[in-house]
Amino acid sequence: MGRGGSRGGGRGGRGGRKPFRGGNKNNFRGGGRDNRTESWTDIPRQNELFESYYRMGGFLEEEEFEQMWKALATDLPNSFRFTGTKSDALAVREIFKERYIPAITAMDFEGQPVEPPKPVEAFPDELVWDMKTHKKIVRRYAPFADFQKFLVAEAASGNISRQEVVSMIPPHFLDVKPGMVVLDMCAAPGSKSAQLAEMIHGDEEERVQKAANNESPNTDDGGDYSDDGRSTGLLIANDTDYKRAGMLVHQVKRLNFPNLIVTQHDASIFPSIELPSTSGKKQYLKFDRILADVPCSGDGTARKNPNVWGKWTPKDGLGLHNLQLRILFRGLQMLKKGGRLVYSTCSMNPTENEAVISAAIQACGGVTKVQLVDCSDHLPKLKRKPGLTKWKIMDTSTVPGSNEKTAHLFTNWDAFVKAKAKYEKEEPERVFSNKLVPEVFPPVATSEEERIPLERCVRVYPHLQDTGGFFIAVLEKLDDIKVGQLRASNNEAILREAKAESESATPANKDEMEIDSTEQTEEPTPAGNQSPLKRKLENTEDADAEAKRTKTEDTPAEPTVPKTEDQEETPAAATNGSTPAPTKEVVKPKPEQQSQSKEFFEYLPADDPNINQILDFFGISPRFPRDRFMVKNKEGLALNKLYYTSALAKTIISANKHRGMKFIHCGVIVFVAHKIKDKDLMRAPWRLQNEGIRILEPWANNQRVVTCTSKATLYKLLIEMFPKLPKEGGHDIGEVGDQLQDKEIGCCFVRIEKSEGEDGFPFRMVLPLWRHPGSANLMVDKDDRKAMLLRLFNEKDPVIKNHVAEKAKAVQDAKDAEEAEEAERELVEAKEEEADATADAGEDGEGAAAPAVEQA
Ligand SMILES: C[S@@+](CC[C@H](N)C(=O)[O-])C[C@H]1O[C@@H](n2cnc3c(N)ncnc32)[C@H](O)[C@@H]1O
Repeated sequence: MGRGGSRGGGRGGRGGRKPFRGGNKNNFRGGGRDNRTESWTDIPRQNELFESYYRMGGFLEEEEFEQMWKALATDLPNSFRFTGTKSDALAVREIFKERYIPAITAMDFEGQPVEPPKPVEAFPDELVWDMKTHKKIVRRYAPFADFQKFLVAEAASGNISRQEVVSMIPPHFLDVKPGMVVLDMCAAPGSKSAQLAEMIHGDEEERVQKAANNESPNTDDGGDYSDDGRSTGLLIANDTDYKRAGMLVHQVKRLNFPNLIVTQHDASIFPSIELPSTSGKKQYLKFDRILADVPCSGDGTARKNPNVWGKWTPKDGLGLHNLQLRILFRGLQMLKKGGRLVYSTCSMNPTENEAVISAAIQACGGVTKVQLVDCSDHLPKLKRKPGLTKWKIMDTSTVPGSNEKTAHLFTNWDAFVKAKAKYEKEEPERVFSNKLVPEVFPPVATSEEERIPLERCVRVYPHLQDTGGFFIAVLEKLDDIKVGQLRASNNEAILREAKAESESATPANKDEMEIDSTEQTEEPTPAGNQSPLKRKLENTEDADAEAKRTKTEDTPAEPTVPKTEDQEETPAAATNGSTPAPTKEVVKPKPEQQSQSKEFFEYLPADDPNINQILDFFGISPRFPRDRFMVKNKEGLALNKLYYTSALAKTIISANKHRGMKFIHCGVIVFVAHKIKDKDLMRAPWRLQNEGIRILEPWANNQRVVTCTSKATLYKLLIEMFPKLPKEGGHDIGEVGDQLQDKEIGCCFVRIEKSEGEDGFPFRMVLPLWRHPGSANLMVDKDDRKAMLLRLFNEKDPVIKNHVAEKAKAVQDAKDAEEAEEAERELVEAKEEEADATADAGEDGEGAAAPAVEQA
């Protein structure tokens, strides 16, 4: 039955609809470009359709809804996370606490004391912090300058990740152990990938250190350390978007993690990864853990994303449901039996959340195949709400030519079908969005055993702990999933909708919109919300909201990718009638769907003479694997850079690079060819690289290692680029200089152990240094030097001396001065010639002087 008086029992034309009042004219800006020039703080944080859906959809009790809505309209706190190995992260956190918290606490802003950053209670070890002061103020207000400099330097060094609090939750729920094989299906820009990589890495350096010293790694964290303490795990981080995949590579490169591969594929048809097999039967990689942080409408990001307020429509969520379902289903296919998948969105819309979870579980064969995990014991201090078991769906309809758009709320598919049938009789010209499919409604279980416990999903609302809105569900695969075919309706709906949208584009500026609650429900709508709403709108061009983090149509066609194993093993006809199938709607390739430029990943043989010469020069133990070095040129030659990857990364790259897989990044640079004049003096003209130095260092004997034990020495090495180090005679670089006296020309490891006290080092460091015939140089670039000087010595604007560059500049300046003098001389001569020529011309009547002056 129609609810309350909304549509009324009998309706004629548009009778029964009441005005949608009190709207802000800037709402429903429609699609197209966001050309606003107001600052974010000036943008009205109102959108009545958005508000009506969340108010009337029955998601929160009225009082709590008000709190949530109020929080959603305020600025998001500024949050960040200390990253890396736990001991390094804790050390940087301590520096931050000692140096910046007191300074910020003493500050005023516009006459008010500034609230200092506080640890976010939901996360362990005080590694996650937030502060109320908006990041724009921190960036621009002078008293924050030191703190801002610290944040920027540490973020660039990878010790801090400036990440939204809610976005840090999914990796925690995934429960990753160091040896696990993990897939991040939609990974760009990569903040969660970084967390996952940290988890796979675990405390690898300490374990390797022990293994190299022939001690047992002695850990009970459940990891597999059969590879001399190294993590045998792997992270594959994937994103389909060309530009965002580029950002992802940039982000993950800083992790210097050899157990990581970046791919660029549509996650809903992610290719199966072949493994070498001795049995003759094809074997494919299955994942222990998968993160599906899918593209979504992003309405939970309204606190930081102004577009949500301007452009929210119910179509955003409805249009993404199918893509989200297909990505999740593909993820579940690729999961190991007993493996865990976390599905997450930054949307609060059940269409994109509970509806996707229930449709995927049903598509897999129900709760005996895939179960929703109760994760109340994960991040127990995280304030959360249970997943929804009932919800309403909003859809819109239009009458072509009338500039009118009506919004409707339905509680189930039947209500929608009936309402539509009624409209077809009474107002046949009315067109519905065609995005609605049965799967977006709450599932109806025929028995308690079949019921999907959607309340186990996790909803984080903005008011609970002052964050954005977020949704997380943890799924465990209990049994193998048979492959079938998606109900075609989902995909046809998208196609039909795309067509309908292009055919019935509404003219801008004159539109009407109504909300009509057509439903079959026992719950009455709260009295205050029963009126159907209608309003005149400005600028209602109905295009995609920019707030969408992706569009349905963005699904790229990938004709060249290898088939999924299931496609290979199972004929398409073998169907259980429920498997999501790919949409075929994409015709036009867009720039963002292009591939990253082709990278070559060629491994050098274990007996490569270059590798053996280099490792011997650096005194690397024969226990260090020699068959995992890679080069990135087609010919597979050790020309310029040598990369190291984990064993599993090598296996996967080698077995799949010719199968059409788009690998766009793998490997950590460990050695770079050193092209300088004193090459003849060296046995190994290769230098260690900051990125990969910690992979090698535990395995190095003392041949090329020097230890730095005093802060004064490190300071000298950082502040000066080529401190003098004559073979005989004095130097100014303490114990490091003394040890270097005996070392032959070339690169060395500088080892700095963690130590207590005033002159101690807060964490362990290993840095590359080049020993020249008359000087030494830490091979750390200027920005990293500055970051280290700030972190360790609180030097805010250090001037880094470089006497070699100064000398070169002096030589160049002298040369320039000489050239300038020469030019001056020529000019004078030319002028004299000109004067002579003019004088001559005066005598014989010819003007021949001008060119001579020009030449000068
Ligand atoms: C919510 S964002 C991911 C954020 C990321 N997990 C992080 O923490 O930094 C969703 C991502 O999905 C990507 N995407 C959209 N459609 C996709 C598809 N079919 N396959 C894989 N990635 C897709 C988008 O490019 C976008 O980067």
